[in-house]
Amino acid sequence: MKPSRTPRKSRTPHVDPPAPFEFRKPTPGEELIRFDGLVKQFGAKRIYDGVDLDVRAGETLVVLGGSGVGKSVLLKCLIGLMHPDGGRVLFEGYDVSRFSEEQFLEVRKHVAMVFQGAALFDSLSVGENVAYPLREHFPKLSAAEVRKRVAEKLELVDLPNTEKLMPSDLSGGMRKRVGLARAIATDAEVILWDEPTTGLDPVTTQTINELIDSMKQRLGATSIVVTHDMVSAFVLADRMAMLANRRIVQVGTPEEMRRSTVPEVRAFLDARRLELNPRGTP
Ligand SMILES: Nc1ncnc2c1ncn2[C@@H]1O[C@H](COP(=O)(O)OP(=O)(O)OP(=O)(O)O)[C@@H](O)[C@H]1O
Repeated sequence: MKPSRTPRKSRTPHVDPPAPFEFRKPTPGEELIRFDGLVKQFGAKRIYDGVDLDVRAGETLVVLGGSGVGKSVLLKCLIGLMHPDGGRVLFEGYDVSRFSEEQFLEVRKHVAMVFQGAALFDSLSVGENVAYPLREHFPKLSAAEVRKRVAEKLELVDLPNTEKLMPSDLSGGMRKRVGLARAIATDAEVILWDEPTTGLDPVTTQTINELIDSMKQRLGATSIVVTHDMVSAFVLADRMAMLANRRIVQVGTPEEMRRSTVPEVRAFLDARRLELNPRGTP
């Protein structure tokens, strides 16, 4: 089935007329992505019961929530690694929940995902790993251009001149950074970060946070970040969304979330207060 395109900002997209997916650079602040009444179930276990959330172009949106509430599944529904059982996922007005695998290939040129584990190909060198999405999505790029872009991205994640190393030569933190370099290789407009700093030391965490922020500042990228790391969450977020009890219970700025009286948000943040304010100062 062909996708339908609807005007941006429309809350009620129509099904006709069908149109091929065509990415148009959005204006910062404009609605770019909308999860609309999303329903998702695994067997008898329902994880979403009408999840509504919008993401604006150029913002960093952090998704909070306890373990297993469905934060990662949300990201996967956007790039077609999973499919909702109900509701819609709108990307630039296109209902991608109706897309075929072939149509998702086009979406993935513009939406990159940094997976929780580094998910590197162990049989490929670092350079080949980072080059992989470039070759996949831009087969016409010359070998010299690919080499240049790979070197540029490895430099960005503080791993210059590591092209020839194999993943087995790398520490966990280095593998993660190669995964990041690979995800940003195509200069995708939207980056999905699934636990980008989990398990990393404080210095590497800061490097990754700076990288996420530089994607926004330098490239105008839109980021959705799923994290348990509350310090990073409050540093990075323009807005935060809390997923609990199968729905989004609040969306707001970090300040609004800090002052939230929504019980699920309060309970979640209070449980992490020590992490946010380890010395207990007011
Ligand atoms: N392929 C799958 N098959 C069955 N159940 C799944 C599958 N993927 C996810 N789930 C279930 O869906 C729920 C949400 O998973 P998800 O990975 O999105 O959680 P999360 O909020 O990202 O959790 P965490 O913070 O622990 O990573 C979990 O209960 C998980 O067990």
